[in-house]
Amino acid sequence: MDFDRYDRIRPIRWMGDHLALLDQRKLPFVVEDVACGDSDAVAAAIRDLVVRGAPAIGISAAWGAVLAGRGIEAGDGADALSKLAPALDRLQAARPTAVNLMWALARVRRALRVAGENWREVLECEARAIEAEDLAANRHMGALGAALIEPGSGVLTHCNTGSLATAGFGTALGVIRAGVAEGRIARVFASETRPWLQGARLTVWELLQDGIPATLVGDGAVAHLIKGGQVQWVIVGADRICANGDVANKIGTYSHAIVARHHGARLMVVAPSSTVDMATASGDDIEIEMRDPAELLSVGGVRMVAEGVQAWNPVFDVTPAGLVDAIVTERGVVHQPDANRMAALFGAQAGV
Ligand SMILES: CSC[C@@H](O)[C@@H](O)C(=O)COP(=O)(O)O
Repeated sequence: MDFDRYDRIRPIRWMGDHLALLDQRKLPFVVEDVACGDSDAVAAAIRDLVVRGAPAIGISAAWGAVLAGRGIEAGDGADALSKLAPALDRLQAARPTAVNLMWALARVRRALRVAGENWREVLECEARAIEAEDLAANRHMGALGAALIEPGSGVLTHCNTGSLATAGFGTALGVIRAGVAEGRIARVFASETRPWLQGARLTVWELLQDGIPATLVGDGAVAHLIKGGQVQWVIVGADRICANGDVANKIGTYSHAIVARHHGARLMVVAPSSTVDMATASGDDIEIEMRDPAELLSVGGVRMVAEGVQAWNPVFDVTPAGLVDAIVTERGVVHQPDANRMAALFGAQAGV
């Protein structure tokens, strides 16, 4: 796998005194960083979608904790943890659905609890490790997921799960990159992902950077596309995978999953184990983020809808495990997931 060709974008860069985040609100036409100098700036960047995608927000929060540590004096890790608690809580509250955020901050807290005087280095090592492990997981999942795809297949992905959403390479988009590189994938479709257009603005841009031909489809065109037989696999990421295999992901994933099952296409969910939350029994227990109705009422900042209407804007949905054909993680693949098969791979993994 030629990672120099297929893994060039880095949305999160630690600069020693601040965190540089590629501003995903402005892509694809403006490629510009937001410089975060303290942990509240990182929390705001997560909330406002400067950085987004489950693994990327977890990694950013870990670096946010490092920045918070710059602002305090503490004798050891436990002392630092008590002083950092409010800042860590604010980072954690930035978005509710992606468990990677809670998972990364739980790791930070655990590391601090046992750290001595060198707690600042411990904190930085932890952030670096969370980022490096994510990149390694993505590259491994790329190979595992691509192996499931028969040569000549068409694939459809939703939202953005690429380098922009992770430490690099991507989850579902990593599988697509690997599948294209191995000659297994003949056609790539990306659904636009209303209202924030992660598919249209971000996924298409990433694929173009790699020279991978892609076709954009409207979210409402997906049933018609799949019915026509051009898609063998729908490949998506996840924000949280429950103990029973239910998957929370970008709004619209559930309807893609129903359509795929109805027409005989298969659904692959690709996510690192940091997205698996064995402490949450089923999708009914997941908090689904509701965002500002203004995101639905406007396109590119231009109001499209008459004044006076209400809008309902949940930004994630839950796909029941029964509609999922494979969950690909760096630990291995769970086929036809259910509670027993999830437990066999993840045991009672603490989640958060
Ligand atoms: C590897 S990213 C996986 C998911 O986080 C992704 O599919 C998604 O739903 C992102 O939502 P977003 O609201 O853009 O953060």
